[in-house]
Amino acid sequence: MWDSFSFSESDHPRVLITGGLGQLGVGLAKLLRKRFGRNNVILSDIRKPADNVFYSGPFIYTDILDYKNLREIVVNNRITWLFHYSALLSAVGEANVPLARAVNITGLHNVLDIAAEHNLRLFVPSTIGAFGPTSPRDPTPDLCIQRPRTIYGVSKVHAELMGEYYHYRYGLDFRCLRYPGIISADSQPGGGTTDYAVQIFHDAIKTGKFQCNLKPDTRLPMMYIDDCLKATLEVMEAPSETLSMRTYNISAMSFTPEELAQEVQKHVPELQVTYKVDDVRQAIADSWPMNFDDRNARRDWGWKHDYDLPELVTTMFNFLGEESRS
Ligand SMILES: NC(=O)C1=CN([C@@H]2O[C@H](COP(=O)(O)OP(=O)(O)OC[C@H]3O[C@@H](n4cnc5c(N)ncnc54)[C@H](O)[C@@H]3O)[C@@H](O)[C@H]2O)C=CC1
Ligand SMILES: CC(=O)[C@H](N)C(=O)O
Repeated sequence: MWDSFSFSESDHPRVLITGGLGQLGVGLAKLLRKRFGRNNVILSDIRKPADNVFYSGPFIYTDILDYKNLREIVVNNRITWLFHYSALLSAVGEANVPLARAVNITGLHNVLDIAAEHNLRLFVPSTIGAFGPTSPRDPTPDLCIQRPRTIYGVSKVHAELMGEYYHYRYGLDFRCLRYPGIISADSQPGGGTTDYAVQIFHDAIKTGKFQCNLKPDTRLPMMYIDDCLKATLEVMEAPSETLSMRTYNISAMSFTPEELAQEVQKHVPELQVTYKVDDVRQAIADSWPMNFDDRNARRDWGWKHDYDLPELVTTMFNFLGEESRS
């Protein structure tokens, strides 16, 4: 099918993205296709893609819980790099623990075994949610106590440890970044604790009213999607010998709902913000890092963010404003 790539494209990695139809996967595919060629990057998920996604490059059905199906896709498409994005996020994970355990833990086992068997370079994202109430929260370093209290966090600590174990035991080229809450304009978050920081922009434009499900002073690390995807590509391209670790924190900014609302009100002064706390999300947020220490990423492979809070808010309104005018 999409094996008819051009000669120059054959020098590039052959990429598979699992769980690619969520908040982050489509943007990642776009970035990787620009770099490695359209046909060298296969987006996959268990959901049906929108027309614009389907026609923008190769898409294939892949259920990470189906080991044989996943292995067949890796073999038939001669995959060399795998970005494993499938997951249930923190809030939806608490609402369906058995499914989160299956997707986030059993699914990861399938991915690890196939990656090790076929000598893939494997990226698995972790999260600020891999820390818990007994971790130092301000700031949170790469190496410290990790006792998360969500199935999401537990599964991500498991992924970090299993990936590192496969690296040291079997030589798997495993790379992992702990993402903050990611903010994007053209894709919706999939059921996390940081989702409010995306919703506020849509509500500010549509209704001028926003009801926040976290307390006004809840401080969490956040990042604009372009920085997140840039870091992901950079760590995958970094020479192996520059990586003193296999799991890194990355950071860009940290803010509270109140601080975000104030910045948003510079663009939409009439925005009214009210607070109706969701107890599950609040308890999760209260156990997560407030500030993230990413000095090791900056030192080892030159990580540097481009977007701070004012830049993020301006970029979001530029994008959403253009969209609502078109
Ligand atoms: N968006 C964020 O703020 C952050 C995301 N991350 C991580 O980045 C990765 C991508 O996140 P998002 O795109 O936001 O997630 P998302 O929840 O928006 O998308 C996850 C995708 O996984 C797919 N999926 C579920 N079960 C599957 C299965 N059995 N087989 C294949 N695919 C399946 C879903 O259909 C969905 O499209 C996740 O691993 C997440 O933990 C980490 C920290 C922050
Ligand atoms: C920070 C994350 O991992 C995610 N956005 C969530 O809130 O669950």
